[in-house]
Amino acid sequence: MRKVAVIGYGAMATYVVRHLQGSPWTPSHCVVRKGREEVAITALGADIPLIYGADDLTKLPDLVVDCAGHPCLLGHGAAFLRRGVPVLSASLGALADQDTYNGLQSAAQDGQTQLHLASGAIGALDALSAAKIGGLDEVRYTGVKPPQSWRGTKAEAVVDLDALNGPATLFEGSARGAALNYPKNANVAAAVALAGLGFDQTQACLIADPKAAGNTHTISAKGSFGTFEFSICGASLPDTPRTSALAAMSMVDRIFRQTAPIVI
Ligand SMILES: NC(=O)C1=CN([C@@H]2O[C@H](COP(=O)(O)OP(=O)(O)OC[C@H]3O[C@@H](n4cnc5c(N)ncnc54)[C@H](OP(=O)(O)O)[C@@H]3O)[C@@H](O)[C@H]2O)C=CC1
Ligand SMILES: O=C([O-])CC(=O)C(=O)O
Repeated sequence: MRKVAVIGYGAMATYVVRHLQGSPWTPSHCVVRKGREEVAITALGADIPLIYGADDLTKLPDLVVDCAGHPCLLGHGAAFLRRGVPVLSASLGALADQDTYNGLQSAAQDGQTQLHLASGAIGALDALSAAKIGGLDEVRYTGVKPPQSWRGTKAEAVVDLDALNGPATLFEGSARGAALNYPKNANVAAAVALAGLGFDQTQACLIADPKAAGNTHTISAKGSFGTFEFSICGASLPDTPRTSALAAMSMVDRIFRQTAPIVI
């Protein structure tokens, strides 16, 4: 069995751990915050040993899966990378901060390993990344979520989420601005930027819409390859309206791809 350590014990981590059953991967440890041990045990069960960071381990896992917020990727993620353990993360927006980007890049180089970034709640990143080779002229990302997905974010200072009766633009600008201002809601903007034209050249628009049935993500791209538009309306994880189920599924898929004999 391959061992995978999980950082975090929220909606995505719970989904990932549940879906490892019957696979070649077994959860070896969960990285928790001090004082949150009971919460982690309630979420993931008592069988997964809890640790507070990479330094607690002498025998390292084969992979670390980061299902926590942005600060954890630079903190815990970089520590595992430096020790030579590959890390898979959904917190792509963390890389919008140039110091974080540089820190993770040098940690992976020091450990001679890789930081893998999950596609998360969006698709078509393969097409975008391939199109970059021939030259991209324009990439635009639009994210639409219902008002409850924007609670507890800067959106509350932009609009009255309870009073919306139509779509409201919360942010319009670069993907870097979107990812830095909305760390829990614009990882997809960061994914589009990283696959395509980069954080500063990728345009992003974030919208709250009371009529939105799920989380809709759209990419429009133009380049020497031609043009494409990709749009997905993702259902949320149960009890976590801001997180699309596909984001958690993409983490599990990426874990399984590490050991698959034929990989797409
Ligand atoms: N790429 C994509 O499409 C998407 C990416 N994401 C990313 O995935 C992350 C996880 O999403 P989700 O599961 O829905 O979020 P949750 O808020 O449900 O879970 C986050 C978890 O991380 C834990 N955590 C926070 N700080 C630490 C720490 N220092 N050490 C260990 N654990 C910590 C939290 O614990 P505690 O309760 O103690 O705070 C919580 O268990 C998001 O933060 C986001 O960055 C999410 C959705 C889509
Ligand atoms: O889950 C989603 O729909 C996307 C999301 O939160 C993000 O981009 O951070």
